Amino acid sequence: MKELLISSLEETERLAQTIADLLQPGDVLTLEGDLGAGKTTFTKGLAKGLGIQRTVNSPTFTILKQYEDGRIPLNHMDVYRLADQEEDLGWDELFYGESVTIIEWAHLIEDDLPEERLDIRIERLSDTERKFVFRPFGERYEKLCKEIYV
Ligand SMILES: Nc1ncnc2c1ncn2[C@@H]1O[C@H](COP(=O)(O)OP(=O)(O)OP(=O)(O)O)[C@@H](O)[C@H]1O
Repeated sequence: MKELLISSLEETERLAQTIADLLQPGDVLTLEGDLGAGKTTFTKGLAKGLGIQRTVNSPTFTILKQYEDGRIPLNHMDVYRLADQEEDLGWDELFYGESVTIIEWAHLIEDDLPEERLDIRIERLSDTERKFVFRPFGERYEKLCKEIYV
């Protein structure tokens, strides 16, 4: 596990861009945090770091948004409503593609997540301060985690 203290919005954006530089096709990140913690802000920074020009919004009403105009395509998932679905929608195949996948509310589908992934939790400490907690699963993500800095 790794923790980073962030003191401004700009620092969150910079952190996200640093992580984007480390990503490879097929990588999976999960993102947890209360309302207003900065999940969307972080994802926008990640997208920018991947070279995505399109505007990234929260996918709450669509479950999945795909952005294909960057260095690596990005799947942005919000599984909040997917957790209620009984049938298998085949969405887990996405993880093995050529994209980076970032999943919000991932704990709701914990059993279906890939074993190897990086879990990221954002905690709001004050108006501008955040704590980022990184939990890597698997060798690839342990290595990646060590290279993350602000
Ligand atoms: N260090 C920081 N990191 C991230 N956001 C920050 C920071 N400091 C201030 N903010 C502000 O906090 C808010 C975070 O909102 P954001 O929409 O990214 O959160 P969220 O976790 O996606 O919330 P929701 O679940 O409601 O979509 C923004 O208004 C942003 O400007």
